[in-house]
Amino acid sequence: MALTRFERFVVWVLRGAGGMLFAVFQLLAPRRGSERSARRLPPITNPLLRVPAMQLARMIRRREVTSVEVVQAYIDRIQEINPLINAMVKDRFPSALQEAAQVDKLIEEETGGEDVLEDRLPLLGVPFTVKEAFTLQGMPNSTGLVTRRGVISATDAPPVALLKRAGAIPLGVTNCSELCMWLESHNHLYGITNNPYDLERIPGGSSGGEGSILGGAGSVIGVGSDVGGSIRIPAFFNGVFGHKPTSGKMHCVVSNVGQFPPATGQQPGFLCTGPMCRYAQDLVPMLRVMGGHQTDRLSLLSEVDLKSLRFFSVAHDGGSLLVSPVDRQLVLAQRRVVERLEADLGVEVQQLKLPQLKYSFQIWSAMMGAPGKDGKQPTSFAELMADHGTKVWPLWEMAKWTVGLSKHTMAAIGLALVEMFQRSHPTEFIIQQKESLQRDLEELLGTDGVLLYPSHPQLAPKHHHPLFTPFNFSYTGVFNILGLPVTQCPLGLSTEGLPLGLQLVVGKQQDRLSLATAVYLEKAFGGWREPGTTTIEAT
Ligand SMILES: CCCCCCCC/C=C\CCCCCCCC(N)=O
Repeated sequence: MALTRFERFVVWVLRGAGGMLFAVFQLLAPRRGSERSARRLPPITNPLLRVPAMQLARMIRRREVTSVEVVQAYIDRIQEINPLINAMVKDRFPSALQEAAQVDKLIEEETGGEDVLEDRLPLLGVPFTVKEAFTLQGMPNSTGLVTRRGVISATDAPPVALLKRAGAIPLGVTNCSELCMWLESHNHLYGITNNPYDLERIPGGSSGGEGSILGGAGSVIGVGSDVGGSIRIPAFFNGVFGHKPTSGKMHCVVSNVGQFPPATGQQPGFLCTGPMCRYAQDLVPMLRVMGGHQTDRLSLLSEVDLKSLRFFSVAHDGGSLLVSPVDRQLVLAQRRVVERLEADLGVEVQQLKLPQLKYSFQIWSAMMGAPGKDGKQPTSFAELMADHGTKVWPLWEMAKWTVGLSKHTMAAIGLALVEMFQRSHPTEFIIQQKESLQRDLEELLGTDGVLLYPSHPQLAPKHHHPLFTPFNFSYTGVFNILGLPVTQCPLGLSTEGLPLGLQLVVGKQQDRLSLATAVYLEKAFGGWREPGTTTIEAT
């Protein structure tokens, strides 16, 4: 049996207490809505901001536009929107403009023709942004820890270096959750990041700065990381694409080196670095650049015949007591995808239930806390908060927080507190659930299956609300533990003008299937929409 009667009772008590706390929070929360939600992102005026990255690269190579013009267009947009969204936390605009001028000079002098440049430097002259948790030479790398203020990267993380080597130009680094472990991108070093579709709402986490700047058209491609949904949740909440590649110690596609905090215990098998972008066609080229030769085994360039694929749809996690029910607009959006696939491709989408998904949170948290093959426990969250000092004391931090003296967010303190009660080894029951889910999904998906699954049970929540629904991320987290590749795909906007979306899950090393499905769904549902100016379709 999964939960004893007593455990179920504890869950209900916790939910009741959470509900009451939420009611008090709602009563006391400052009413700044009128001012903040009335403010909207200014419309896009420069058409260069609506061009996919690979197309920009082609235009730059062909001298239809200069790299300086493109980089300047993005700098102007960031300067316009960042005061509203607080997504970019440190820029390198003067250096980016200098590098763009060098690119234009190189193209001017190149005699080998366009093909030579395309082959050697596929992203030549195209700007990109990087989550601050990655090292980017000369930029801060604090991951939201006040004690890491002043840590400046001397080198580039391998995926960042590969993007630079492909000719892309970094514009700066973007905000994330404290230690990359929350749904909201908030910390006491850089403050809170807002969702470009509604400034009162969260952009998600932990790559929330990336999600927000991409959604707001302040960037076209960016680098994120994901150990529980940190690429997919912000991609979903900000209406852009994101891909968590195949993971696992044997299968890692994009290097995880050069990010803080490093993964320990079994976590290196769950953590993924991957692309985030506004246009689906940029996913494959970005992944190929970021993964280098590791992507050869994914056959990313081979043609995918969508009509020959098998599609499955799972509507929800089977009713976990800890997780919110799936929003009706998301249910409808998923249904529309099923109808469209059946009508356009002539396939039959099979509706399924996977009962083990009910234990997604327990599977994720047990495996994240499990010792590695060497028997060593992963570094505790409380130790990470102290940045390799001793440890923070969660109760003491909580007391300091109540009087405004803690350097940590409530979410980080809460996580350190919960960790104190966590078992050091997963229970037999949870291991069984995980293994049976892994078996069922691998059998089901094989080398030609695509599973449609909600990205998150709710649309982008209001700021701080995830404190009352902390387990909702398990819709994404479970796939990190299973090592399956997942593409996050936008599906238009809700009645409130918030992004709708869906996860596309495929078998290990079959990344090309979900990536190709995302390109199809972008055509069918319109992909990324400009915040504030789009027609709303959900009913
Ligand atoms: C103050 C409330 C704290 C309650 C904590 C309840 C436990 C929830 C556990 C973990 C939440 C982690 C959220 C992770 C989100 C994505 C992480 C990632 N880097 O991919």
